[in-house]
Amino acid sequence: MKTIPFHQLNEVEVENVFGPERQFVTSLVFHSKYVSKGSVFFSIRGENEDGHRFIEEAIQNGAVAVVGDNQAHLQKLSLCYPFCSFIVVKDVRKAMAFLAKFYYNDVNEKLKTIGVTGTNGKTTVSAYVRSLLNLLGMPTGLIGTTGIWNSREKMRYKKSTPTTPEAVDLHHIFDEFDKAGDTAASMEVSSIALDQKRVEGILFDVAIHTNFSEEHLEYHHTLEHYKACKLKLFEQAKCAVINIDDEGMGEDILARFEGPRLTYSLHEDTRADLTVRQLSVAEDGSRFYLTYLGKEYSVYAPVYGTYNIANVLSAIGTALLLGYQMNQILNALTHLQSPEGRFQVIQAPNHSKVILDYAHTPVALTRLVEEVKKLQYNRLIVMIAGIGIRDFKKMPKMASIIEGKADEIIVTVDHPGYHDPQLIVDQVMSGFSNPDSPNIHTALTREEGVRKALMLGQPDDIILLTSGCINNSQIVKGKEVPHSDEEIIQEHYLQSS
Ligand SMILES: CC(=O)N[C@H]1[C@@H](OP(=O)(O)OP(=O)(O)OC[C@H]2O[C@@H](n3ccc(=O)[nH]c3=O)[C@H](O)[C@@H]2O)O[C@H](CO)[C@@H](O)[C@@H]1O[C@H](C)C(=O)N[C@@H](C)C(=O)N[C@H](CCC(=O)O)C(=O)O
Ligand SMILES: Nc1ncnc2c1ncn2[C@@H]1O[C@H](COP(=O)(O)OP(=O)(O)OP(=O)(O)O)[C@@H](O)[C@H]1O
Repeated sequence: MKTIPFHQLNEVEVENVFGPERQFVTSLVFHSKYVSKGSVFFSIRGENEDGHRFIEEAIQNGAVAVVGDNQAHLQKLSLCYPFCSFIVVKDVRKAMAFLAKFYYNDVNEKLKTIGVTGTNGKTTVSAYVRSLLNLLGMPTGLIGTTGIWNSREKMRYKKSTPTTPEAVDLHHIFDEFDKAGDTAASMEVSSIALDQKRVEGILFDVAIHTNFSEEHLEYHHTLEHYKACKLKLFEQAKCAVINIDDEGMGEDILARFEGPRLTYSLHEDTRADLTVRQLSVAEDGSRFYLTYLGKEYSVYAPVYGTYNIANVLSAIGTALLLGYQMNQILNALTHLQSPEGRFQVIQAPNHSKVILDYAHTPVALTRLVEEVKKLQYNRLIVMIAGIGIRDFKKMPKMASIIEGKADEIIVTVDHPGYHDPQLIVDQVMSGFSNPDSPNIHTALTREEGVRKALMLGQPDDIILLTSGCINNSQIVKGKEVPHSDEEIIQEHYLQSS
């Protein structure tokens, strides 16, 4: 609860206020249905709706202030609702970010903030950073695809938020972290969030770049726009950790970022600050020699997969930039915790092994399969999925990547949204050179796909279930339908035992 003097907030860039110049406010809300007594309602123009259409509903629900960009409309409404403040701004999303920051007393500045961007690895890196900083004694929360976690546990925040929450939620979460005694926040910063100014006004202590490849064209339309959005993160960061092996964006950041920075590379003969020699990746963890400032260190990390070593390097770089010593960091690293659903191994009672991995881009799937093929197994069974709420063009690519690399392939659907699941499966299938192969199976729901994959599994097989769930649910016709691969797996083996 706080009094907001709208005109006095420079960064909100107020153009006009109709009605009271200040209000006693109880919450900040961008959906009319969630407005309660004392809320500020932000009317955002979205993909499907114009938030200005819902102002009167918001006022009926108790809004005391409305922020919008349609001056004529707000002025007209102010005549009907003189007790309500109507704030005209140029950019509603930007205003929302700065009002949220003000409302929560700039709590983000009390925390060390670490923002992770990149096409693949955001969830993994942000979870590694949280785990590593916690082990080093800096209580750190996490915000991302796997939910909201304070330094101790998963929090019951809203039922679901996007990977990078809207600004009003984000600052609320920072406030919750602060109240829980946390002093740092590690978070995924998606390109869409940067475009929609969800993190505007935050100066990150460290910004991390993992890699850049084609993704989210359903939103950005061009790769240039996707990259330009990601680059914005480095305009609002004190320090940066940069993957110079990444040809997609590494050089672009290096050319622009002038603050303290650390670069990393998985190769030894590079100009990176952190380089790797003699990497040996095994199921019980990875070992390698790490060079930093002319010194070589022997490293063990309990993670699997070459790409995860790149992710570990970015967490090490972050801890160094936050002032920790290499020896402290490497000690802590031996207890590093990985996020759920990223190379999550489940040993099945019939001696097959189920691996859950969120790989859902062509690059992630390629790297993942390369790593899985290094393991010992009898047959490899892989389930891939077309994602209805993402770019349809990448679906055939997922098929061509997996063709010839697995003994059995199941093609299914994730988050069909408003699309016909058969259409999605057909899109994926069009990428196979031999779609009629008896080893390629289809399933019109993820649940059916998981069951088919498990049925095919025999002792010593690996069953690799890729792509996956957001918030343990599937998005079907605009609704979240509960779904858990793990529950289906447990049920399957209970029934078959
Ligand atoms: C595609 C996209 O950008 N969607 C965002 C957008 O929704 P929208 O354009 O569909 O909104 P809309 O339905 O047109 O409504 C416009 C406005 O009217 C309001 N409204 C609507 C109906 C109503 O009855 N009352 C009301 O007030 C809505 O709250 C909204 O503010 O505006 C909403 C409100 O600001 C966002 O929450 C929503 O993000 C949704 C949750 C989302 O899933 N976005 C995805 C694309 C996303 O951000 N993904 C990234 C990617 C992560 C990754 O890399 O994996 C992420 O950070 O999660
Ligand atoms: N550094 C990396 N390079 C390439 N692939 C990676 C890397 N890190 C993880 N992956 C692969 O990408 C998958 C998704 O990883 P992660 O969830 O960490 O990425 P993300 O960027 O958060 O994706 P999303 O935002 O869509 O959740 C992993 O399960 C793994 O297969």
